[in-house]
Amino acid sequence: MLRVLSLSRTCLRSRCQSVPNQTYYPSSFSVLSSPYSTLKEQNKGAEVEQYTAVSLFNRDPTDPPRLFLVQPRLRPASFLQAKLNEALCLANSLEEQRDGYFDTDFFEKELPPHVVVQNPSLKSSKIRADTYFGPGTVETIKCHLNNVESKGEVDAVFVNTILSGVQQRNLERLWDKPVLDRVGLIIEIFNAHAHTKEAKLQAELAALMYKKSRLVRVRGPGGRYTFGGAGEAEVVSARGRGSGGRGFISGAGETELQLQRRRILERRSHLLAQIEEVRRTRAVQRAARKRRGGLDGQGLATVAVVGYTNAGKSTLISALSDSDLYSDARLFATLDAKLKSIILPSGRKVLLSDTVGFISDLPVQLVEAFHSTLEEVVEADLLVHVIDCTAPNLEEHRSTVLQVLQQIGVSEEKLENMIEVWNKIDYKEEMGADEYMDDDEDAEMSDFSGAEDGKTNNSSEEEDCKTASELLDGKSVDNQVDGNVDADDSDLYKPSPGDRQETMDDNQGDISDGWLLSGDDSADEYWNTPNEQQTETSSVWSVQKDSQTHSQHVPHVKVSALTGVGLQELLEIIGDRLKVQDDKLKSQKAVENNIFDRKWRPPRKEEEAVAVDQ
Ligand SMILES: Nc1nc2c(ncn2[C@@H]2O[C@H](COP(=O)(O)OP(=O)(O)OP(=O)(O)O)[C@@H](O)[C@H]2O)c(=O)[nH]1
Ligand SMILES: [Mg+2]
Repeated sequence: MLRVLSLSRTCLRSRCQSVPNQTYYPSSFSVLSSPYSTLKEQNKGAEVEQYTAVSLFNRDPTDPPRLFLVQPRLRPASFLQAKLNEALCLANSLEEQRDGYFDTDFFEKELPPHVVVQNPSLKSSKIRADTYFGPGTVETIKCHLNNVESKGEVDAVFVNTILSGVQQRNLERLWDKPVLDRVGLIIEIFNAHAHTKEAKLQAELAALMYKKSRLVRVRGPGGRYTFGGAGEAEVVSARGRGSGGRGFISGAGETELQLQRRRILERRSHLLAQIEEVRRTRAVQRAARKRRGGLDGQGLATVAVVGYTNAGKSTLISALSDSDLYSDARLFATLDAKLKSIILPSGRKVLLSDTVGFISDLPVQLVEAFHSTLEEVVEADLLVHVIDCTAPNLEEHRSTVLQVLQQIGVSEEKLENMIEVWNKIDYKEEMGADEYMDDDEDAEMSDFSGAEDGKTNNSSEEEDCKTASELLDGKSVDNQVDGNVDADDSDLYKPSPGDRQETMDDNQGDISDGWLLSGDDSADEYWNTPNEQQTETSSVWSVQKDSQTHSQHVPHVKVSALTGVGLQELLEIIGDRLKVQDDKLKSQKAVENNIFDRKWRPPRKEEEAVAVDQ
């Protein structure tokens, strides 16, 4: 049984409103600022360090890669639609600027070819440790892939879920294409969009840690152990284990896995040292800002604007501060913290801080890589949470942001005091909410949800492919042939109970220097474990269910960053909140002064007499 899930461009546009007038391209960026550049940059006469290539697959940085998107099915259909739109936006966001400009207008770009398939994580026992999807689904995807390939080249396959290293490797072998999972693609986008030194350092660190977690030793076609992205044969370097660099004399040598692991760890230490320097500079700058007084003698407060990626944070700050921050419909347009000053209606001067946006289903380690940028958020006096009210999965966006804020260490008090702003109300008024969801489609998907994996489909694989090829142009195909095809997967690594994957983090004197929240070993579990994903999916699903019934949260203010509606009200709320906070601080200080500054004095004569009488 084949079904077509239509994906309207209007629907996609609703998620990523583009307004060319608002787009600002800084003229100082050049191709040389690409993280893939091998040339040295000159900065104020001093030579700055070149950044090594961190692309996770071999791609041409000057040409946006063509990705084939595989979207695991989710329920209800409106949620699937929202996730599919996001995935398409992600796939189209992977592009580097040339001479400070993106070559293509985001909405002029063709939608990437995509296919919606059975999601094994919806059925607890169905996730395959070797290929994530069942053999039938893998074959069907291959079939669609071949079909698209015959029309024009596909550079890589993007599977919109979190895959383990083994799953990724096996799928790459079966599809004969590089495979990117959700985390991998987001890291690629970070690297493609990073311009400043800080952003580049953090993006490279994220890529490095991701690569480290992907270095999995698996059994190759000839029964030999292979490893690494290309699956090279195992080699031994001259450096002996624990030999202190004395080569063959005292050690058994270093396997390729250990060698790569050591190189990654060395590079990581180097990056961390540089990031630490950036953090220190930021801390000094923050302290200086705090000392500098505002117009009325109060400290210069910082208000951090946070939110899901593409919510309109940069556009809002630009509108409030009458400036031109870079904004774009591509996801993760902003990767650095930027400050803009504004004058509140009370006459008080405050700083607004723009920062990297958040996204759902991301491992905490990726957020951690951006810690130096996110410190601005943790240290801010007040938070403004911008929510794109046109997003059909608004509640998921909201809870994702809250989760990340908690993860990076924002205090409960600040979270309670946070101002919630619903942005893009102009769009909502213009289009109406039901444009985003197709009720018929929803019902159709619900009907389908009862289907058992591999039991519903009697059509042959060839038929599926033929029909799919007719439907694939700008549409996606949902198929359920899982289990019908006996794919030849005999050469795949099959984990057995006693056969543990050897990863880069296998404990061989690992160095944990606090980059990860809970040690390196847990990073792999977090990034790789299918069960983890399942829990995540179900929690997202329960959030989604909540949002289906009604939205429980009422915003403090509704605005349109584009038309300016609600901005004055927002400024007043910011002023009020800061004043309440200042008053609270003042009274706290007064109490403290009262306690600590009271000098000891000897009791008066009368008091002594009373005490003696008693
Ligand atoms: N219709 C409408 N579109 C908006 C509004 N605010 C922002 N946009 C559009 O939404 C898209 C994303 O805006 P940005 O300001 O880059 O969003 P962001 O939250 O900074 O995104 P990242 O930096 O990628 O996390 C742009 O195409 C904006 O033009 C609004 O109030 N109404
Ligand atoms: Mg931005």
